Amino acid sequence: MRTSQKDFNDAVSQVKLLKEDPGNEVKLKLYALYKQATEGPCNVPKPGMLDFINKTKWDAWNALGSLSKEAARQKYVDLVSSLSTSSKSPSPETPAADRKPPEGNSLVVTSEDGITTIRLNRPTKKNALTTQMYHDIIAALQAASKDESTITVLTGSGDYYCSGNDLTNFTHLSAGGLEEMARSGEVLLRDFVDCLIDFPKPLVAVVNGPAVGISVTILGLFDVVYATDRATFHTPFSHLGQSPEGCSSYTFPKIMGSSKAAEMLLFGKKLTAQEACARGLVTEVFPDGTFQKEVWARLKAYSKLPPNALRISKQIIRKQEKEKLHAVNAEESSVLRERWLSDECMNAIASFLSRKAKL
Ligand SMILES: CCCCC/C=C/CC(=O)SCCNC(=O)CCNC(=O)[C@H](O)C(C)(C)COP(=O)(O)OP(=O)(O)OC[C@H]1O[C@@H](n2cnc3c(N)ncnc32)[C@H](O)[C@@H]1OP(=O)(O)O
Repeated sequence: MRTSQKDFNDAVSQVKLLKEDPGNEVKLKLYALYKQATEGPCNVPKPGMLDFINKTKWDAWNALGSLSKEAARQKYVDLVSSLSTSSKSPSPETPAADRKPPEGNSLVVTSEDGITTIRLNRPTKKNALTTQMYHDIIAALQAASKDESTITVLTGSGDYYCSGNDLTNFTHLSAGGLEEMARSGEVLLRDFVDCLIDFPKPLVAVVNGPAVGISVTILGLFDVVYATDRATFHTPFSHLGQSPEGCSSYTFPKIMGSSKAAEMLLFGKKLTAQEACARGLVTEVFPDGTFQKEVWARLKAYSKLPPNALRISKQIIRKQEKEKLHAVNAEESSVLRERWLSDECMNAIASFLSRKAKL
């Protein structure tokens, strides 16, 4: 049966009334079919590589090739009809376990029992680090270095510890364009890592789930790393056309030996918590069921130790390395700035974003 113009127009109106967001992939299909149905095959110029969202839309439309307007209309109507059916009988109430946890402040800082805790709090984004969060963590570390607490902890909310740099940071271009974004990224990265290098009190990572990218590399700058046995450690820099940061080009070979470090930093080998512990990146692994209880009990006991003794001991341990670490950080940040401007990096980020382009 042929699809009439009216069926098509009705389907277009129906999309606007859908009760549930059909997700980016479906919206991309709808967009492409709509364009094909109304304008025919894509013959407009391809948007620039940095115009991620429009490029994704263009790719989807262009992929329909020479599909006729009539066939595109039919496919559009069929797709909308399948969506309307699946959203017609929603369950009266979403079970609590399926509801997304509310997202408030992306960083939550608390101080209790001699411990200042900096908690990454974007669970629905796997605690990916936005530009603002780097600034906020710097501010939180600076405050913690001067507060009454003995120990400072970094941890995450939800099932992830942290999924690394938020890849959408790359889409927030200012008037200075990509060059300016890379320049300010270099400065922010260097300041962020410098702050960890100089942090004067015991710094503990409570790794409550998988860790990716920069959240892994900076672990070499922590004094102690406790991980749940659910955690994994992944540095997919080559896959992203990027290069190591967080002083990992220096700390990882030192911690685990050069070939094991290369396996992680060059080839992006993902480690289990046990493997990371065997390589010396993690101090101790705990069963997930008792992780929080055991770790916090341990930290509370440590926080009763004399704070000045801890500071002075940390200073002696870190002193030998500080200059070297700052130099490594400056070089890694500068190399990364170049990487961010490379086609390899841009393509990798465009590919991540194309799976989530908002229409
Ligand atoms: C000052 C600048 C300093 C820069 C320093 C540079 C650092 C380098 C790095 O950190 S490199 C590492 C970058 N991170 C990644 O490549 C991870 C990308 N994310 C993933 O691969 C996956 O999301 C996952 C494996 C972490 C989790 O997969 P899963 O299937 O379990 O969950 P979703 O993919 O559905 O994720 C849920 C939503 O969270 C969004 N998200 C997750 N990670 C990131 C991220 N790093 N950046 C941006 N967004 C992220 C994901 O897109 C989902 O969002 P949606 O619900 O809106 O679709």
